Amino acid sequence: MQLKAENLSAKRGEDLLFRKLNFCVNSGEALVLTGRNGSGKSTLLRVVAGFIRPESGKVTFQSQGTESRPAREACHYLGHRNGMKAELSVSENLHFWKDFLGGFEGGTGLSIEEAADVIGLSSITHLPYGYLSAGQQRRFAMARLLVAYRPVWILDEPTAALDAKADAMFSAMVRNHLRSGGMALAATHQPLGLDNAQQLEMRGFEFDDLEEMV
Ligand SMILES: Nc1ncnc2c1ncn2[C@@H]1O[C@H](COP(=O)(O)OP(=O)(O)OP(=O)(O)O)[C@@H](O)[C@H]1O
Repeated sequence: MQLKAENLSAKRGEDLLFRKLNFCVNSGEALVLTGRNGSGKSTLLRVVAGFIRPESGKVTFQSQGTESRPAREACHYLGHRNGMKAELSVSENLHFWKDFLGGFEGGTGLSIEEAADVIGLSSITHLPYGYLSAGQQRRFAMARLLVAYRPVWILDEPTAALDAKADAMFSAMVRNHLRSGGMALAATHQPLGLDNAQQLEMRGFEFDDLEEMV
């Protein structure tokens, strides 16, 4: 399996935030985006996930023996927001995502109970999501990655506001995903503890000014 970005440029407002990016992530690999606040990490992740149309270029996903397709079809996106309804129970939220996302070739999703067990919160899936602490809510947003299989995990500051134990739990989850052939693209200021991750430094709008000055 391979995720490939070719000649990728994107605008925010009137200006290009990055241009002509090329990168390739293979099965079992992670790409970590670095760069100061506002440098374009979230924007790039949202382009890969299909939420923002690129100005040029494309991102494709290919698995062995199949046609390449838009990368967004192969992605899970865990952004700053948790994507859960406060009024529904945890279990209802996760069932919604499992049914909505459906399957994807090459893997199977866990049951709600199994996923809740992985994140260490199997005893509270009956509670309304809105009752949970911020850290518990974030953990269940992570469980969403497990209930439906997608080979590519797009992670935008996934562990912000988590305690050290939850941090370690999530790193283990990502390492396990990579070991079983998945891929991850992550923007994070806290290291995820991934060995041999590729790094891509985003430079933001100011990089254009610098280029023009030299
Ligand atoms: N709709 C918009 N119109 C104009 N500029 C925007 C818009 N959305 C974002 N920006 C700008 O694009 C730049 C990149 O934002 P982005 O969220 O991708 O950065 P980031 O590297 O993820 O930052 P952080 O580390 O703070 O999360 C920022 O300067 C932001 O102000």
